[in-house]
Amino acid sequence: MGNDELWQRYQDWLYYHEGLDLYLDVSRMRFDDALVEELEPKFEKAFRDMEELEAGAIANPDEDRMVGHYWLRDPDRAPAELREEIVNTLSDIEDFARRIREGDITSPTGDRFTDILSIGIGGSALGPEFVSEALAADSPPMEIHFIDNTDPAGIDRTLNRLKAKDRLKSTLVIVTSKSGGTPETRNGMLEVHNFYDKEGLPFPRHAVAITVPGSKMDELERVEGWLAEFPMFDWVGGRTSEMSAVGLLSASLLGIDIRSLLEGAKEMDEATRVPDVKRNPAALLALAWYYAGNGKGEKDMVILPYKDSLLLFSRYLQQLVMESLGKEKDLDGNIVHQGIAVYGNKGSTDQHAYVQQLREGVPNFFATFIEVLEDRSAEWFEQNSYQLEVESDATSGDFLSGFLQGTRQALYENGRDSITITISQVNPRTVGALIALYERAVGFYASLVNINAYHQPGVEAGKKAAASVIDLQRKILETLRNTGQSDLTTLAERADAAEEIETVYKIVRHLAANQRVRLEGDRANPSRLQVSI
Ligand SMILES: O=P(O)(O)OC[C@H]1O[C@](O)(CO)[C@@H](O)[C@@H]1O
Repeated sequence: MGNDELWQRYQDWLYYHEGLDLYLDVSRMRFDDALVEELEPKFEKAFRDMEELEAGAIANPDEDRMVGHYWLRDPDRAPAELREEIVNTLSDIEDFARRIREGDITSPTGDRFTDILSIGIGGSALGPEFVSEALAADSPPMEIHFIDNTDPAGIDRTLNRLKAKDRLKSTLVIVTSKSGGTPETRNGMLEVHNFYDKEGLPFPRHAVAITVPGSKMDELERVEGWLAEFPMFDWVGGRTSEMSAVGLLSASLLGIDIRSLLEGAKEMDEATRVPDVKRNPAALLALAWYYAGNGKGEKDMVILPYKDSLLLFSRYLQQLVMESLGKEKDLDGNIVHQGIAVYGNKGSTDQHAYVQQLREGVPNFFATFIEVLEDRSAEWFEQNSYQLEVESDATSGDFLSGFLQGTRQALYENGRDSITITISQVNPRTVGALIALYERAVGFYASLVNINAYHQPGVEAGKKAAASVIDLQRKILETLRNTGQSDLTTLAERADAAEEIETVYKIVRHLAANQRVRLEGDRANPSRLQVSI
């Protein structure tokens, strides 16, 4: 296609939202009118599905749940019985955050809380991590740290860094788990609790819980008398919970304007209710994704924000897209192995990592550029008038923009598709809008390919498998205590795990590395190893 045709295609398919000052350009996705026509009936169903979802239908049939993340930013759309709790939770969050920031609520030593330690995983971490990286000021009212894994060394490093700065006594610990039982989060909470106990600091007076009422963590919070608790709702999925207490509490504590975040999301929601593909940005994204992967995820989604502060958007989208769309069965029970793989970090940095392969290598992807027009913050321009020219008539921001345009063009010329989303600046409204845009696009795409976007059965399988390894480990240790030293094969037999001898070997090797058992013999011949406690 020549430049004139491309310019015409750009204009024909350009979506512009005036209120949000947001552009969506799908012109470099080479779908044709025939596909748009073919998908028309599927989109009509997708629009109907979405309307029913927002009206309170059981849109997550596998878990018999409603899907209500859109209600978080527009409570009037929620079923009447839910509205009050949504509104009250938001004002409770704002009130608590204000009292913490103003020193009305202090730590047990009377110190103002200076730091937030957020313990959570998946949707209970990725949203807060993305939003704090994107929106926290250069010198925010509080510093935030994350424990989002059950890695003892990672937990120790975070705690030791806080201790080294004498900040433990002024740290607010937010433990977030919708289910209240996720092992990684439970482990992180117990490790931090233990560390505080050893430091002689009363953990409960530092701790805040965000969980579904009645969960194990809710029970613990009540028994131990934690500082506060905020509810999670069962009709909000983890990967769509940024606009609930999961994301709003830490954002508010960081001084981020959460009302703008919600407003941006609400404004995008209104835009993505329009039942017309060409006038609906989320439908345009779903169309582009369907075209790129032939409705089967045949191409990966590479997320390339040309803005440092949006670095974690791709990690956030990995869960939102892949945990929603990566499903073995469709809604009719057919085996479909659906999904779209997501990766990326930021431009232009990634041009010095993997863009070489994008430009010339295996064409198994489509790129999504995120362009931010303003090179620096509004505050910067209030204090500065002159930007450094790194070359005549060129600033570093011009180079960033040039790299985006150049990479988009270089990819297109070599037959690689891309989408470009353009916003004026990274602020709570535009971040809220981006989150809402992708939440809706995932929902539309799921309808197009007839899957449930709102459950995660595969993760349960992993959780069960992990639990069985831990159970086997207990049997191994009990066996060793009762029978003393034994070779690996005999140990496996005595632990009724002869069929899982490799797992037994992996367990004892890990235990030995952590001084829990002794392993003697030739490591290259594991079956003859002698194991003892
Ligand atoms: O908030 P919870 O219940 O601890 O779950 C954490 C994460 O684990 C999952 O349930 C499975 O990955 C996610 O959907 C969720 O965000």
